[in-house]
Amino acid sequence: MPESVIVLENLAKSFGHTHAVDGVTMTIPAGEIFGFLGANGAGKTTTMRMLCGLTKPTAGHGSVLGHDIWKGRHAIRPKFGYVAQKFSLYPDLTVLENLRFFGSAYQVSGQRLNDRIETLLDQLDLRSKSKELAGSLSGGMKQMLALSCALVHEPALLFLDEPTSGLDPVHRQQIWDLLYDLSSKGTTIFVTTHYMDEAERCTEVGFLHRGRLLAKESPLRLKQRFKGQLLEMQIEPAMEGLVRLRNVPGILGVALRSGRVRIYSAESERLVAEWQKQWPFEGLTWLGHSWAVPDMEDVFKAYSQGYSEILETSAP
Ligand SMILES: Nc1ncnc2c1ncn2[C@@H]1O[C@H](COP(=O)(O)OP(=O)(O)OP(=O)(O)O)[C@@H](O)[C@H]1O
Repeated sequence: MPESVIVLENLAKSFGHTHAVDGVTMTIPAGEIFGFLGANGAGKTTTMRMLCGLTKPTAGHGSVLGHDIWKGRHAIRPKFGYVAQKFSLYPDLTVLENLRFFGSAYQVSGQRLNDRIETLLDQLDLRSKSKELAGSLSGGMKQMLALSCALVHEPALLFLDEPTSGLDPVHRQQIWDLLYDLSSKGTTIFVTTHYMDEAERCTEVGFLHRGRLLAKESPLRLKQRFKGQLLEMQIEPAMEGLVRLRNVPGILGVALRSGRVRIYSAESERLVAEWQKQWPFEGLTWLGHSWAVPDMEDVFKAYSQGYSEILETSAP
C-alpha cells in the first residue's frame, strides 16, 4: 500500500452560520490524481485552502505529508505547489522573471533553477512567451504560467483549483499529459474540476455536496454504483418532450443529449412497456429509444441531485 499523503478526519470549516466544509474524512495515497467534484459553493476551495494551511479548520484534523495542516503549515508549504483559481502571479514581471521569482521563493537556484525553467518552458508551451509580461498573456497562457511556477521546485504534492477552466482543448490535453507524467513519477495531485471528462481522467474522484463527502472512489467504481435504467428517447419535438416527461411520476430527471431525451429513472423498463401499449403524450412523436451506459455526468447528477433510488450507497 502506498503511504497516505493526505489524511482528513472530520475536517470542518464554518463561516458564521455557513458550514462550508462539514466533517470530511478521507485519505489520499501517494501518486494519486484525486479529482474533487462538487457544485458551486460545495466547499472544494475551502477544503483545499485548509490543506494548504491558508485557512484554519474550525473542527476536525488533517495532515499533509505527515504534518498537521494548521500547526505544521510552515513545514508543509515548501513541499507542495498550489495553483489558485484566481491569477496570482506578478503581472508586471515577464514569464521568465516570474519563474525566477518563484524559484528563489522556493529556494531553487543556480543550475538547478536554469534546468527547471528550460524544462517548464517547453513542457508548458511558454518558450515563445518567455519575455512577455505575465499580465499581457491570454487567460490560457496565464494558467500555463501559474502551473509552471507551482512546479518550479518539483513538489511532492500539487493542488490545482480548476486549472484548465477557460483553456482550449489542446492546452487542456497538454496539462493532463503533464499531470500523468508527474503522477507516474510519484507526485500526488489534488485537483478540483467542473469538467466531467476531466473527472474521468482522475484515478479517484470525491463528490462533495454542501460540505459533505458523498462518495470517493475510482471513476469506474462510481459508474458501477449507478443502478438507474438510463433511457434515451428520440422524440419530436424533442424540447417539448423533455419538458413534459420531466413531470411523469417515476422519472427523476430528464436531459437533452445529442438531440435525444435522456431519462433518469429506477423504472424506465416499466415505463417503456407501458408506453408501448399506450403512448399517452398527444402531440409528441416517439421515433425510437435505446439504453445508455452511465458516464460521470450521470453519476455526478445522481449524487448532487440526491437520486438515491438509483445509486448503490457507498462509504467514502
Ligand atoms: N471567506 C469566506 N467568508 C464567508 N463565506 C465563505 C468564505 N469562503 C467561502 N465561503 C462560503 O463557503 C461555501 C463554500 O465555498 P467554496 O468556495 O469552498 O466552494 P467551491 O466548491 O470551491 O465553489 P466553486 O466551485 O464555485 O469554486 C460557500 O457558501 C461560500 O460562500
